[in-house]
Amino acid sequence: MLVVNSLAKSYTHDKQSLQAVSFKAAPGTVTAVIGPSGAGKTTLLRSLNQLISDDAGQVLLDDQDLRQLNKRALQRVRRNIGMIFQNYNLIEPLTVLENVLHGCLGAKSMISGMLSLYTTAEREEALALIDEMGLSDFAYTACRQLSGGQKQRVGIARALMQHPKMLLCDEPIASLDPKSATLVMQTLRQLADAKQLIVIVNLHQVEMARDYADHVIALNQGQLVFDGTPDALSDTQIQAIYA
Ligand SMILES: Nc1ncnc2c1ncn2[C@@H]1O[C@H](COP(=O)(O)OP(=O)(O)OP(=O)(O)O)[C@@H](O)[C@H]1O
Repeated sequence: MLVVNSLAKSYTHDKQSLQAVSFKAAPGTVTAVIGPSGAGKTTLLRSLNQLISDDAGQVLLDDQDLRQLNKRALQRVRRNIGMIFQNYNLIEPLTVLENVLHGCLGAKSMISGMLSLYTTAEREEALALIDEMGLSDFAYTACRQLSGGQKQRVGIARALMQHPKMLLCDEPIASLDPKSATLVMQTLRQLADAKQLIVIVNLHQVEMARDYADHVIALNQGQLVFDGTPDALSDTQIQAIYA
């Protein structure tokens, strides 16, 4: 379970990018974070795994407050948190398999990681995930030859190599055509259900939030202005969120 309590962040003294944001997200659910540009969506997502340090509040993942952990303990917990990025963050000249295997680097010794020494079990798991993402024909293809939708599914497979409890997805479909975007959202939905993941996804497309999320939170100028189910999100509320 993810429990966020009164999370606050200011990058500069004159402006709060997150103002006392609180919400909960359960395993097996997709939470969509919506709101206009500059509302604080990326700041919130990056605070959830402490990629940026926030100023106040709590981020409890299974009752453990990530804000209270020392560097080493935080690194351990981060292995349970997968990240999906708008621009995929793949190593383009490397193959799909190599990129997916990079997902287990955090759990390997420095030497094994540097020498890319992977076990047979890790390779088999990576190939199974590539298959699960519908990319088995591309396992040995360089990522630069893939479409955006395929690259994003490589990014998801790489995150799954970490055996995450939680997936943080920062605008994962912003660069994709509608068909690829739908496939990525369907994949995230299925993963939440099948693997009981906590999926948090920043979205610009309210329709996608309505179609795939269990829970929507909306930010405007760093404040939580909506927290509820997609059904409860009326057109009037959407207008107010984006006002
Ligand atoms: N490194 C930074 N230094 C100073 N201000 C920042 C920094 N990063 C973000 N901000 C400010 O914090 C606020 C929230 O930004 P954030 O990127 O979280 O919004 P967002 O909702 O993700 O926007 P977008 O949808 O455009 O990606 C904005 O006003 C932004 O200018």
